[in-house]
Amino acid sequence: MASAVDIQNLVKVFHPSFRGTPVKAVDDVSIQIAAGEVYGLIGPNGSGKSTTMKALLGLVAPTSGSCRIFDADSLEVDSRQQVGFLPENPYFYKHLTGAETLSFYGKLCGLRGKSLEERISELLDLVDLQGARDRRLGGYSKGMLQRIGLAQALIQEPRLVILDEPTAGVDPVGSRQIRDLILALKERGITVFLCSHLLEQVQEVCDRVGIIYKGRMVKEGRLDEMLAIEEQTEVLLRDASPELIERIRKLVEESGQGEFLGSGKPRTTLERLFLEQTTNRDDS
Ligand SMILES: Nc1ncnc2c1ncn2[C@@H]1O[C@H](COP(=O)(O)OP(=O)(O)OP(=O)(O)O)[C@@H](O)[C@H]1O
Repeated sequence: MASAVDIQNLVKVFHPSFRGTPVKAVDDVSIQIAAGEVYGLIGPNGSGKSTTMKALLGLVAPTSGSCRIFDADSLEVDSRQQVGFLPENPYFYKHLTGAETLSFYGKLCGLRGKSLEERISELLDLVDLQGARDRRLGGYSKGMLQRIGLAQALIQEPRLVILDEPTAGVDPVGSRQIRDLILALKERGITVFLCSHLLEQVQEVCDRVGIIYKGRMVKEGRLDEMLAIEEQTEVLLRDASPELIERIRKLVEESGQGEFLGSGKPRTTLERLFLEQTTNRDDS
């Protein structure tokens, strides 16, 4: 079966209009994403993430190399039929309501009548904005705007969704909703290609990750393999007394195999702590 994404040796050089040095934004990057995978591209500002995504979408022409989506060249218009895109800073018409916005994009994709109405309703349910369907986007929060953006990207039932910083400027609760949505897309078999600065979120949703630095892919692989510390093994205990831990330490010592490296309380993350303290609290 064809890869959902096949980027081969992509190079993109931007030439300034007047005198000035050309910028090599992407330097020999190759990425393959299988259908149904969630792939995260991470890297510092200006490392070439957006340019790679734009080349894949056919929005910028490669200087060399090629980009294919489900075996169609990105420079061919047809390749975009299977793709939904949420740009880094999506622009919305503020005077339209949530439902009108989706109707507008649905019509651009050729949807009409009852099937359009059903699709809008299904998407508003999916992104949890049914209650705000008749409110103008001018009054939406940043998190709601990103979710309507995601719904817009899904309007024509794409097989591949490309998300450029989907949680930029969104608070942890909103980010978690978007994370859950990405997982819901994965469950439906939709391929997701995203880039983000929020490493913990990337870690939570992605099957594979690529790290890009100054336009070059410096590391790529399956997340579980990349993060495993091969020579260490973790044992988790509940309510272990100091005596029990001491006995385990001695046992390891006497066995003559391996080494007891230490014990301590696992840490939660600041994000989880924040969510525990701010979600579903009874403030009365
Ligand atoms: N249209 C353009 N013309 C000239 N230079 C550009 C253009 N687009 C991007 N660049 C340059 O290419 C490099 C990579 O930019 P890109 O936006 O792809 O990085 P990024 O990793 O997405 O960054 P960020 O995390 O800040 O969004 C940067 O040096 C940027 O200034």
